[in-house]
Amino acid sequence: MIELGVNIDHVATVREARKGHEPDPVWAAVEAHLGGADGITVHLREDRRHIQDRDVRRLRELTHIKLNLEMAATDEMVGIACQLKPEMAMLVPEGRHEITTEGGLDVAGQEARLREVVARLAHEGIVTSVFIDAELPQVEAAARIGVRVCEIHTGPYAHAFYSRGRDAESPSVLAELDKIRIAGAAIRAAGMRFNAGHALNYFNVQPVAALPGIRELHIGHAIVSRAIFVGMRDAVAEMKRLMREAQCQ
Ligand SMILES: CC(=O)[C@@H](O)[C@H](O)COP(=O)(O)O
Ligand SMILES: NCC(=O)COP(=O)(O)O
Repeated sequence: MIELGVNIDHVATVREARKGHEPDPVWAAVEAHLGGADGITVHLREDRRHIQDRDVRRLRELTHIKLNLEMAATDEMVGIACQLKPEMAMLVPEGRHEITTEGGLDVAGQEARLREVVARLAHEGIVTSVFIDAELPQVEAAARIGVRVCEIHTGPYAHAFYSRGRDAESPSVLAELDKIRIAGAAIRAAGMRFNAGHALNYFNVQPVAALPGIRELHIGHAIVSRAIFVGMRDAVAEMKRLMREAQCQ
């Protein structure tokens, strides 16, 4: 059954608006867990624009749910991950001026460096994932550096979905979905786990959740946005319902 990793970065975005103490990401993680989340994702960015070091420490100490730490492949972040020991660490690209993650990690262009990072994390028992575009050379490079999980960047699919008036049947949306499907088949053929995420929401999630062999979706901004109106528990439960429904179709 497909799993849902809830990214709670933007709970911390609200808190950082006042540099205060609420809303508390730990509370959000517990509520997400009670709503049916299978894991929690946080992106500890180099610029600490939302999630803070104390957040990841408190999440590890105070919650009992699978933790996926998104991080740049820097010595600083590897050191934090090796101390924190999340169940999974996902290597993502970071740009200081980006509003959110803009593209996948260029694994093919930095294999030697990333192979070393993956080995250091694996030595600590941490499963490593890479956030990549739906491109076969990136999948092949991920397999070569020894990662166990690939998360396919669903941003282009989500963008096409909205630019074509939320029409899941439009040729450009179907073309993006097919790229994800093909990348997913290559990921599974290489013996890696096929995950996906970025800009998925209640309107565009089901075609991705229905893809053959998809294991986990990482969704954050849309769930936190819905939680403002209905609460985190119900926002997560609704997303899980949509994902399960898609897999049964
Ligand atoms: C990799 C990905 O798509 C997100 O998890 C990413 O962390 C979004 O970055 P922000 O949470 O800073 O928007
Ligand atoms: N890796 C994707 C993720 O964790 C959530 O991304 P988004 O749903 O906040 O765009």
